[in-house]
Amino acid sequence: MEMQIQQEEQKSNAQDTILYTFRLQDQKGVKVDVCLISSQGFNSFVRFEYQDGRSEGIQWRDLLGAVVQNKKIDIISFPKRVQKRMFKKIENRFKEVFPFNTVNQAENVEQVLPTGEVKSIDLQEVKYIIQEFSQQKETSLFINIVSNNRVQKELLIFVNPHSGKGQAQQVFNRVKDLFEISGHSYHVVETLYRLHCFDYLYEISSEKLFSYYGIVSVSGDGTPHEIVNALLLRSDREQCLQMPIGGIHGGSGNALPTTMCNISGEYNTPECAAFIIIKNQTKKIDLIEFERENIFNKSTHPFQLSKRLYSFLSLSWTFVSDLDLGSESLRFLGETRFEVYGFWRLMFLNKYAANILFSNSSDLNLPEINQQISEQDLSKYKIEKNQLFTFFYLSNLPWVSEQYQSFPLAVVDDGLFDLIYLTNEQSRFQMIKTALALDNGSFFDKEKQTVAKGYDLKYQKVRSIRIEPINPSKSGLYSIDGERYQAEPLQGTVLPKILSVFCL
Ligand SMILES: Nc1ncnc2c1ncn2[C@@H]1O[C@H](COP(=O)(O)OP(=O)(O)OP(=O)(O)O)[C@@H](O)[C@H]1O
Repeated sequence: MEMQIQQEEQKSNAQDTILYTFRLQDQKGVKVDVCLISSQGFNSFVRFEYQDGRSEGIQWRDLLGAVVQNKKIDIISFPKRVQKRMFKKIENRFKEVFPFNTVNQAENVEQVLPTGEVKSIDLQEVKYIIQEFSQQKETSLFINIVSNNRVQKELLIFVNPHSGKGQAQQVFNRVKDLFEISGHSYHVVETLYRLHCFDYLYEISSEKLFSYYGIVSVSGDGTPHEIVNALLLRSDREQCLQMPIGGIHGGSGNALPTTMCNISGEYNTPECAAFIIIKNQTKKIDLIEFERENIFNKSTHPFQLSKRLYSFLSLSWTFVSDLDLGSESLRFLGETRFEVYGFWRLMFLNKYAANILFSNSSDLNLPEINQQISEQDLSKYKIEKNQLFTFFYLSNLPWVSEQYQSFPLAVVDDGLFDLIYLTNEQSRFQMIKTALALDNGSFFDKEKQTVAKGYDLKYQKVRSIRIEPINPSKSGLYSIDGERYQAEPLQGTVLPKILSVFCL
């Protein structure tokens, strides 16, 4: 009996609430009620109820927006589809258009109120409400926005023509109408030189910056690296950290959009990355704050003068940074450059001597980089003293590039970065085996959350780390978020859940 009551209760909770109903006419002249519906669990959708008895619907998640032209309104959904073209299978989101006219070619649309009364409403208003509806997950929020404050959502979008194979502008052209359909306006800045994106965001007034709703980069990972650093080095950084950032695949690595697509359960495409941004849902992820001992003192640039440096993605050194940065001249090959150059690098392996210490404890705080760590604290760190490193990789994101899920155990908001490394103590065979498993991180046992059997890889979750190359001038380069930095004494502490990113 109790069970039956519970079931009844669940049933009534699951009832749909019709929020808005507009009366339109389809292409054949059949009247249709377009109902914006919220069901339990904020799972909204649009239902088309035709007067000839048919009905169909669009899930909230798939609803893109609406376009109005000459008393006609197209309601557009953007569902996931798998298309077969020749021998290729294409997995992406594709637009589906539901075209409607106003009833009797009227200027306005009929809104059917819950009481059954009919109210006249402007077509542009209908478009606006559908666009808002496509973005608001919570019904209460949706109702507020429709009735009260209308904030124009303008995005600041950086397009880096230098990224990857130089295709970022073409990629942006592929997705820009998605922003328009969903009611987002945008201001595009094409980056003209190295660090242009940093300069733009570092110098812009607070008033102008916060007039934007979020910041997007159509690029690789170097441009979001500049975005993050510019925002965190500004005096108004606390407010900056409220601004979500998003990436769309325009470079060769694209770890940021790849990770966000995967976490959001989307296909890994520029269309899906843009779709995530359009949906206006956000998540806070970790960053690492590095402190450098030496700054690039010949420069007057604020970024190169800063002792603080922020990373959302990774720091690689030894084999991995050699691979990432040494293969720059093969950029025209796209992502294949890593495979081609990797084989060559494995044959001529660099080994760099360093002292490294790290900890996953949140109770330990590193002193300034040029200061000694107290004896008492030192004993609490894991230390690798005077070791020859052949492989060293620290990452926050599971996907370090589009094809490489090298850190399947990394969690973007656990307050920890994942560190893997090998020293001279491990055999060259182990080194090759590890390098060959970088694409899918199969050196990890995902179930046991440890290093897989047969691998001699060192793995630690890290909250703070100090790296001291013994001979910095002969220690190659660090690749931080894919950007080159001289390998020099450096220490970092994770800032948990601090960066807002677009994510479903
Ligand atoms: N017009 C430009 N000319 C030269 N360099 C530029 C220009 N615009 C931006 N840059 C620089 O391009 C560098 C690389 O950018 P980005 O990381 O976005 O692309 P990528 O290196 O191809 O991608 P990935 O990091 O994913 O491999 C950044 O350091 C940025 O400062």
